[in-house]
Amino acid sequence: MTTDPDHIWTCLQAELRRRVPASTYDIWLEPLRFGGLEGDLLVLLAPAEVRTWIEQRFAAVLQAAGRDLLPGALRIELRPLADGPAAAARPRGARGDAPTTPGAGDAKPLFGPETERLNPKFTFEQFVIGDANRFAHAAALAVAELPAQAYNPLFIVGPPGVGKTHLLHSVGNYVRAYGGGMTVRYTTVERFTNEFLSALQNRDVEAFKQRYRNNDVLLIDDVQFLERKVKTEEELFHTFNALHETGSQLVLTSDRPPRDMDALQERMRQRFESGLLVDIRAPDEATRLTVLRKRVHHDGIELAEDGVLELIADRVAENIRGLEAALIRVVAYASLTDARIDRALAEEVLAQLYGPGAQRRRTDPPTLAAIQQLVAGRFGLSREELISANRTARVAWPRQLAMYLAREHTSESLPAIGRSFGGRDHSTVLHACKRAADRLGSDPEAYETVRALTEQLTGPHA
Ligand SMILES: Nc1ncnc2c1ncn2[C@@H]1O[C@H](COP(=O)(O)OP(=O)(O)OP(=O)(O)O)[C@@H](O)[C@H]1O
Repeated sequence: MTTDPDHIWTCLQAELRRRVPASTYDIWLEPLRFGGLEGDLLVLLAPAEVRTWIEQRFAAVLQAAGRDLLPGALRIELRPLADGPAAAARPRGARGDAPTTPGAGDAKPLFGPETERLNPKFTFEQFVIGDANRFAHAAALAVAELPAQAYNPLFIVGPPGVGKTHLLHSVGNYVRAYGGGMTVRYTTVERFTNEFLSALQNRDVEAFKQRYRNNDVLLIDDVQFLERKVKTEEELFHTFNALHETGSQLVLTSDRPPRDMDALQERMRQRFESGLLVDIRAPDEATRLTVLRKRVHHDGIELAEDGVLELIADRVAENIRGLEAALIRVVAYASLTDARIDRALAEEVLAQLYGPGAQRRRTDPPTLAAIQQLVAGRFGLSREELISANRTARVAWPRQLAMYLAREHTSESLPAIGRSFGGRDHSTVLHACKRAADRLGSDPEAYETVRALTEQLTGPHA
């Protein structure tokens, strides 16, 4: 049994992902952090404000997943995360950012040879088509209808949470339903790696090869994690060739095109590029709204007709996973507080979730008031104090910083900025901006503060 805590935690995360819907995982379980292993007790840290909620809803699934990994041995306890929710924040969609590699000394690998299942909810019917994904959808459907005859391999590229996995599963589900007995296997590079290493340890490589090479359609998710996994890449290369020779279809997804995967061997890159590469971009507003409407209809959610969905679609623009997560949170909040789902409630939840302006579309510049509010809050001041005549360092530095951010992130003129800062003139603003810029060049802490504030103002960078 492995005793490497990191390994246990990574495996538990993978197991949890398997057991709950992706959106549930992202919202409730992803913020969990590893808190240590105390004998057979695995301590997980949960943001304080949702710890009880997670305990009530997910204790059983956590324990069951733990028991599956280490039968009879692992107990799990949730403790509050000391630093609050901010510490648990992560770039959205960083799914699989810690690919598992069983430690060489493990006597027993945690993963068996079971391949990940297809999610029955990820079908072409459920996929909302828009300008950002139309081509990818058409290519995936063509491949599903005539495997190995349209585009082979089909390589789907896009940022996190925009529907790559959904399309990949759609191909699989379609072939299983209408493919006249054609065989499909779905895996992620993470799991392919785990299974391969496990096969090596158990001297079971032949069975592993059979499993992957005897398929009409092989679907591989998250190919970006192949980089620097030399043995896995070698094995995948041979799998690829074997499948190609026998006329099987390959569909792959990645968050970047092969040409940007620097650590990939040239021969692998060429294989990936030998078919069709299609990309999915961030969804446009109409698509976002349709996704929300479809979800609301599907789940029978009742809400006010006051533009609440339009508001969510407007605010959460990065990807569809974030959009669904926002909707689920609004719904969860409404049911917890017994409130009606309307625009005002959504405003409140989104502000709590992401902070003022955090999910604002990047094309909308923040307002001067939003910048003042954000900076004041960051330094424990009120907005009135920030724009007051107070010249002490406690207030003067945040004020300079706020003016600097106002200049950087809005198109307001210097006099307009000065006016909004308690009626100061344009030369004061100019002077403040220069002081702030100078300090950023020499003070790493100040630089970090500006970086974090900027991210909040312009949205997280995917
Ligand atoms: N066009 C779409 N129509 C309906 N639902 C969508 C669409 N695109 C994405 N989704 C939904 O958004 C969620 C995230 O999508 P998915 O997991 O496929 O993203 P991804 O691009 O594979 O992300 P990652 O790179 O993080 O794996 C899923 O619940 C999926 O069903």
